[in-house]
Amino acid sequence: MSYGNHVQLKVYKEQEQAVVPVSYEELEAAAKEKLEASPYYYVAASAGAEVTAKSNQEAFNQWKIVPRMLRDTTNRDLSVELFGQTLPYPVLCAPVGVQSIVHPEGEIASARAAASVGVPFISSTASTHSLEKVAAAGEDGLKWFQLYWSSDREIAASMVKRAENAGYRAIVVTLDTPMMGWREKDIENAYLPFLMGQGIGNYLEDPVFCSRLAKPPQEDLIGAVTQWSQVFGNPGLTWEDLQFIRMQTSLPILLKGILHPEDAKLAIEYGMDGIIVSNHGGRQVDGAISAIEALPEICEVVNGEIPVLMDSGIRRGADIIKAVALGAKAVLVGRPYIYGLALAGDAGVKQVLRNLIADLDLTLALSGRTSVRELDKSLLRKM
Ligand SMILES: Cc1cc2nc3c(=O)[nH]c(=O)nc-3n(C[C@H](O)[C@H](O)[C@H](O)COP(=O)(O)O)c2cc1C
Ligand SMILES: O=C(O)C(=O)c1ccccc1
Repeated sequence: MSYGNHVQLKVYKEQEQAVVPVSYEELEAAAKEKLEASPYYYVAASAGAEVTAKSNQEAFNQWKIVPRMLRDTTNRDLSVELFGQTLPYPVLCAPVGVQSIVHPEGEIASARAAASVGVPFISSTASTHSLEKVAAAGEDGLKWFQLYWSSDREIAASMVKRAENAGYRAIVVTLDTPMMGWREKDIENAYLPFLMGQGIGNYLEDPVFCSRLAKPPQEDLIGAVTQWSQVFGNPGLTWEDLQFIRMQTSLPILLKGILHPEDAKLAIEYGMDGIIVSNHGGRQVDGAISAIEALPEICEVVNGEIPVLMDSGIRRGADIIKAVALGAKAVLVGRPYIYGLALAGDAGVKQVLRNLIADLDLTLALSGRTSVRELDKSLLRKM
């Protein structure tokens, strides 16, 4: 029996204990059914008319896979090298804050599930649980830390130091969210999780953040939340400021939220180690270019100098194949694993990730390829 059939059998077997739907659309519908409206829409909705969010998925359809035949795909290798580490698959869990709004265990469950599948977990600054607890839950799995660069740079420095001490292996600096985008559903629902003290747990355990408070958070949560809202974002940042973060750590630094090729060039110029092409899942600038449309031009200017990753709209194996063929080293997944978490905690996250990886593996083989490293534009036609 070929390896392909073996993968299929395993997936079919797992369905006997299915805890989440297999299709992304049904997964989202099931999460909608289960969650209260406000947290559901906080996750699912995007900025403005959601044109960018929709095009993140639709733009993948402009690219068609043209499979090759008779190429012995018995043995396949999905692994990729990044910053001296081998990832078993070109897939990471995107940083997602406030995960306790969908499940009490939040990031703890997600990090545990990701580690068990071999998928690196990127922990958000805005996590419900402290970055130390998330790191412990992720056990020996690979972890990166995502930094929201506070307007108080000593807080940013403290977060980076804590992450380094807790065993995170890279810092992802998110650039596209110095403030929240125009998210109509959240405005209608008057819902911002962190304003209710949800999701600032990681800040509340930061010694520098706490030193800025007049009273300890246990005595004055409102005061802590007010302070958080003042320091969360920093619209004043410029390229020159990146030097400050560089001086805090020897870990690789990636910039997340790059969409313009000129910014990709600047990232290299300013000594960054990687970039993540992303429009934040359409949650920030409605009308922005979709991530998969932005990717080829960016990979062209980067020309292999630093790794380019991408996120926003990855839903199935074929999406990953297309992103990698267009030059991404790996992709990040956001909402799919959050819906898995909402429905079934760590078991849900695990199943969503395993399904995605099995789909990737089968689609690779059926396209006539044996390694994600051999994927290039020759696999695709633009229609
Ligand atoms: C509920 C939610 C919270 C998010 N929180 C963060 C965050 O704290 N930091 C960050 O860099 N990106 C955050 N993102 C963006 C994701 O990292 C990622 O860019 C996006 O979800 C990818 O798109 P996808 O959901 O279509 O896969 C968040 C996304 C969602 C849906
Ligand atoms: O909602 C988001 O997209 C996001 O990035 C975020 C920012 C701060 C706290 C929680 C999530």
